[in-house]
Amino acid sequence: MTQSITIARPDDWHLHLRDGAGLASVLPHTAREFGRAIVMPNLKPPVTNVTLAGEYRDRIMAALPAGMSFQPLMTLYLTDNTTPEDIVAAKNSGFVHGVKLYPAGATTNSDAGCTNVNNVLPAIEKMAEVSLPFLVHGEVVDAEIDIFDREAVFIDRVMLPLLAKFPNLKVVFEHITTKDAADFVLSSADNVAATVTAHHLLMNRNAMLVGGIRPHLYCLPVLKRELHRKALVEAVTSGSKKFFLGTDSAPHAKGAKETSCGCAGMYTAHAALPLYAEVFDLAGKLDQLEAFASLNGPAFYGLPVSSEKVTLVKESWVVPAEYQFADSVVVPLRAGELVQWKLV
Ligand SMILES: NC(=O)N[C@@H](CC(=O)O)C(=O)O
Ligand SMILES: [Zn+2]
Ligand SMILES: [Zn+2]
Repeated sequence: MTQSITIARPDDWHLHLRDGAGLASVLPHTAREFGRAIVMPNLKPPVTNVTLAGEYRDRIMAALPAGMSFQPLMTLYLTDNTTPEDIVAAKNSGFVHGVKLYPAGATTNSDAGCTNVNNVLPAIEKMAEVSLPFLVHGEVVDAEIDIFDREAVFIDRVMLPLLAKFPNLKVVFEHITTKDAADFVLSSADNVAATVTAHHLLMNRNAMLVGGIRPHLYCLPVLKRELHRKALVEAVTSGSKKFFLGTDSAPHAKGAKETSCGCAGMYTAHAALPLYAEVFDLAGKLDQLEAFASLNGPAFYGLPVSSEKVTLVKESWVVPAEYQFADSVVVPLRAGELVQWKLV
């Protein structure tokens, strides 16, 4: 008999939907699986205030195909100029659910990001006061720090001092990739949580670099050693409520990846839940998938768990070589290869 699992409809707590025709291309993949998603604000120009967030939300809803249900949870992009008033307006909007830190220069479309969190302490203090989660791309950008160490160094240089200043600040350490970050989150108070991608649970850096360089497996934070991947799998399957699903699905046109200086980001929305099911299945912990995918995130964000259900079956399928992405194509994770689970 085919193995299957039914869980409450999950949410994606870290997603890049882009804008315009690209948004229309990728949104159905997410809305098919997830009831809600935290939509990242790193557009060009970035979503820096509640007016822009409201307009972006309207464009997302307009791009949603008839008959699909999906709720975008909007975020603000923190800059050196974000004010406490911006934070209050975001909280009062009811549709902004977090504020995102992109250390300037750390990742795709982070140029407008924060050059030093100490420049925006009044805004961060206000987030703690009104209980608006601070969503953090946790990597330092200093040229002298090795790219494989940037997340671990961020904990000491930014996370710890910030939490010492604001012990009640709700922090989501986004897309964690190291044992250091998993241990840090586990040892922190309940107001500190983390998202984990499917790709960092499934692959280590060999996947990207052995036998040829694979630009579609390049993302930030970059894939790490096997010991880190194992620590992440242990963390998400441990029963801790501090870890929840965040795909970081980040589409880029094929040509922007297959070039001499390729963009960071993997596209995983086409098979997100099945990829996570593979991880939990391989670990012998399918019984923990629902907490990670559908329960822990809503609990942290103070939102209700979905009353809908989704079912996955263990039935392999071949991922297409590419999907339409605006006037180009995006190469999805596992292009031309098998995924072991399937959404019914
Ligand atoms: N993860 C990535 O490699 N890229 C993301 C940005 C981000 O989440 O850092 C993107 O927007 O392309
Ligand atoms: Zn990031
Ligand atoms: Zn991201």
